Amino acid sequence: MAPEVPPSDALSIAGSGKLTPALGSRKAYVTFLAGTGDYVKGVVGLAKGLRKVKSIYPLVVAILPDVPEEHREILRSQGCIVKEIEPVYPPANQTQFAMAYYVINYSKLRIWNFLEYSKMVYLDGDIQVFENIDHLMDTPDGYFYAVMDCFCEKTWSHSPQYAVGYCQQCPNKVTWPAEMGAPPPLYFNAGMFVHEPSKATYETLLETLQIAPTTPFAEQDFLNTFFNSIYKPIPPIYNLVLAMLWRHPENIELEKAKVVHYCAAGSKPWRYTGEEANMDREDIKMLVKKWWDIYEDESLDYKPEEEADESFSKPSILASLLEPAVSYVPAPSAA
Ligand SMILES: O=c1ccn([C@@H]2O[C@H](COP(=O)(O)OP(=O)(O)O)[C@@H](O)[C@H]2O)c(=O)[nH]1
Ligand SMILES: OC[C@H]1O[C@H](O[C@@H]2[C@@H](O)[C@H](O)[C@@H](O)[C@H](O)[C@@H]2O)[C@H](O)[C@@H](O)[C@H]1O
Ligand SMILES: [Mn+2]
Repeated sequence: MAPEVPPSDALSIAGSGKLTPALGSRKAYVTFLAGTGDYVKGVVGLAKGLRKVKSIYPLVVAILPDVPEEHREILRSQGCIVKEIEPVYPPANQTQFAMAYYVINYSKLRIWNFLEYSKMVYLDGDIQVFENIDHLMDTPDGYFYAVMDCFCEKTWSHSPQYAVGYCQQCPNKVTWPAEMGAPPPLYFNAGMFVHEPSKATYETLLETLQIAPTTPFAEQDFLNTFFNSIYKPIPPIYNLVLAMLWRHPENIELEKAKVVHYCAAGSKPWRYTGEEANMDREDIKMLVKKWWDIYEDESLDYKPEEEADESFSKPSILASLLEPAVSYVPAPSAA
């Protein structure tokens, strides 16, 4: 079993919560898009998936300048809020990033400067949301919520964990050698996290980046170090890193996964061929089809007229404006 994840009371919010409409709420989902390639399909799929689960929050897309106007228009036509950001580069370095393109992922740091929002859930463009996770927007402030990663894939072959066969997902299977000091601190996958934009945090992030060593998992390593003291692990149902299916099946209940992260090599649905390792698994084929079913579902396309009507006439929203706070079923506890 995974190490005892401290019960994240954040996810078992008692009935004090209320259904707060997105109208004017300073909360949103945010993703990141760079380049002229096909990740735009991932973002369109994410936008449609959030609509399918009836999220009440918008999807902001932080785009680098190289994203073509045609792709920007596609995103706007799907109801996304498109915000161009300047790239963020790490200091000059000789680092062998686990994937060469990871260097662009430092630009994710710009989302801490989206000060019109007080709370955001970041989702990679290769993520799909299959069940509503809006309750994450109501987690107590002051923590960095994310799901623990796995160290078993070859992408970790540079690391001491991989060298000794240690993984935080099963810390008792191969225990951390005492002669190597304390085991590594809990480490999250940076494809999904809950964060609070703040000028102070943003400026400290950028300043710290310029003096921090660059490492193979680029901004993911950097964010893990930066937020280590307030990192609060949340259950894998909020970011199913696909490798968990074959590396730690004992920690996964696939049917309960609310969020699936297509990060394993060969698993990006819009590029899927089934040829890479593990890509011929029945669960992978099922998850790729689930992604395509949403992507190709025209009923999930953004319809401004319908959304405008809905947002003002939706009984639940009007009710919450007119009636005392409606408590909602607490999210499943982390335990
Ligand atoms: O060419 C690219 C590469 C990455 N990304 C964005 O950066 C995120 C992180 O990259 P990726 O998901 O490929 O990393 P992984 O989670 O697979 O390691 C992607 O999900 C996209 O949102 C992008 O827009 N264009
Ligand atoms: O730039 C570094 C990236 O690092 C992470 O991806 C990795 C990581 O999860 C490894 O543990 C897996 O082995 C690997 O497959 C996967 O690609 C994030 O998903 C991504 O958003 C981004 O931060
Ligand atoms: Mn990803």
